[in-house]
Amino acid sequence: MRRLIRIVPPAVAAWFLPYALGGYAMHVADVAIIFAILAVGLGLTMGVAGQINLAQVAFFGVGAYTVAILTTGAGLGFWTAAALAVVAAVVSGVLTGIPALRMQSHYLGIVTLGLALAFTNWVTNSAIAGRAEGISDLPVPPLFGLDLSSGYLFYYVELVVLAIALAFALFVTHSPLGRRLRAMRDDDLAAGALGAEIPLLRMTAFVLSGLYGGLAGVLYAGLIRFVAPESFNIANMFLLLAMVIIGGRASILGCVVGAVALSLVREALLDASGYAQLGYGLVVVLVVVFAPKGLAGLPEQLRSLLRGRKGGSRAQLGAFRPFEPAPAAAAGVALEVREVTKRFKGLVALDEVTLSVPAGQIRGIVGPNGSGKTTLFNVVSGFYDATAGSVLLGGRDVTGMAPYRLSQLGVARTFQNLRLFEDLSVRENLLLALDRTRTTWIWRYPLLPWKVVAHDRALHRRAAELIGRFGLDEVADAEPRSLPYGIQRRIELARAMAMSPALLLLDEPAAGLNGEEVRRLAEIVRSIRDSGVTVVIIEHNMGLVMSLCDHVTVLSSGKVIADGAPAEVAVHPDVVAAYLGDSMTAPTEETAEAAVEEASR
Ligand SMILES: Nc1ncnc2c1ncn2[C@@H]1O[C@H](COP(=O)(O)OP(=O)(O)OP(=O)(O)O)[C@@H](O)[C@H]1O
Repeated sequence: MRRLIRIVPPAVAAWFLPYALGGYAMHVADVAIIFAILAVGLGLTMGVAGQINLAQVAFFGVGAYTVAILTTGAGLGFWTAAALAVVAAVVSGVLTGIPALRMQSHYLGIVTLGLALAFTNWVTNSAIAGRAEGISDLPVPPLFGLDLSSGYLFYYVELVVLAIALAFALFVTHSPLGRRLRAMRDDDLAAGALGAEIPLLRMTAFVLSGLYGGLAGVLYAGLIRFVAPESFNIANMFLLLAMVIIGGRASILGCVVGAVALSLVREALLDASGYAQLGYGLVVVLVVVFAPKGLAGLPEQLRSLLRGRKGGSRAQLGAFRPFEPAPAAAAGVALEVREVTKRFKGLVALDEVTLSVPAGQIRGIVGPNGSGKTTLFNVVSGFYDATAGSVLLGGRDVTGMAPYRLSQLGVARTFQNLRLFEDLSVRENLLLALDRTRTTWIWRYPLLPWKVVAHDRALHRRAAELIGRFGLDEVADAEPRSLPYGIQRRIELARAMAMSPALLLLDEPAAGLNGEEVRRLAEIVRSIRDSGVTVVIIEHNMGLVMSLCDHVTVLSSGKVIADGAPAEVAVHPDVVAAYLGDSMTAPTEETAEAAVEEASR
């Protein structure tokens, strides 16, 4: 009902707008809608997926020029040419996306800017594109006998396309795909570790960009019926960027508002166009500094300012509800690391490390700072390629596999410096990890959207269950950054378990926790192990290691120096020697005995 109230008034206003406008104003509205569609495409790529794309104006041009060339040169009908134009723009999106597989941020910006310039250069110099004069006399699009040469009637065609484009963009943003795109934007490494296929997601972002650019190009060709290089130049790309940044790049509706607002400002400044670029630049800088989420983010910014004045979060963790124990003890070897060496230029971080973790065990990995523990996790979870040696999961060689492949094979991990997605709520962090579908599943978005909705509902039900189990009800809809450290650690653990892993790698899960929180952590990890998951844990808290782990491996300078039961390892002379001079507390016979006693209780 609330959604309807939000949608109906603007839709009715948009429908009746032509009755209030004169001929020229109607034309301005028609152009504003085209920019709105372009801005939505750019918002999806840059705002939602975080891919810097300065070639959107080129996709727009590919759409418009393809229609122009195919209708005037090849004699095709308008709508056939339009369909081919959208395909051509999507193909341009795919080609532009290829560099994004290798580079990101400003490098990607430079490459896409180069491609956009190459496009304008090409149309300016190519005979088929009419050189600098462009192509004129495009046919009027035929539509059930309506006269679409009238800006008034064409407005309704545009409005329908905008409504569909907007609905699809909102659907994508609020679906599992949108969550993955946003997670990739926030932290592509952590998203990869949760199973997001980063290369495919980056490509998807550029395909969407091409699609929206192509649609806008077709409408432009139908409206103006004339194409020339200056409509697709870099000045227009910057205008488009300003629309998205001012409106709010991560908000699709914000992009539409930004596009409409700047289209109007552009008209108002037509006589002072020399200063207009300067004005846009200034406003963009102000927005980036004072309202990084643009106009769309202002209400939230004000709310959080008020909340900030009232004091920080006092959220409390609820009790953890243990997992159902596995019916039978796990068998076989869960993880085998065979003679793994990892070199960073001259530094040998791992030196022929060999270890074998039986299924259903809690294995501790300890060692002084810099001994290679995290590097070992990074190799096992696919973040680093081993220089030599191999890694086997349940007997299968997985050496060199990408993190998302390993995640699909049942490896989940947490990070030493928490890597929660800060712009996603706690619930969304869990939903992301619960979604085990492959990215190739996305063909369902345009073809079977109701299946996507049903899938998302099922994910929400499972997320609610997990939130309850980990005692996160009170913080479920908060952003992780607003929460105390202890809660964030619990969320990361819940997120890792949302992946239903077979092997869980915990990198210093007790760092920053107080005594009571460490005790609760031990309880949770034991329950995880009892549910049939193999756990490997890097930890500096020796009390926890001794009481929790079934078996401990000690690393020093990248080598395994001891491997055995906690009490044996603690008194191993090499271990004692390795810890001498290290800032952390070495295990002692007393801590070992006390811990073994506690474990047996
Ligand atoms: N990406 C990298 N590039 C260069 N050197 C690295 C890289 N990652 C780790 N190292 C080096 O490898 C060695 C092992 O580091 P690692 O982080 O694995 O140790 P650690 O045992 O986890 O230490 P800590 O207990 O402090 O977390 C260190 O000397 C570190 O500087």
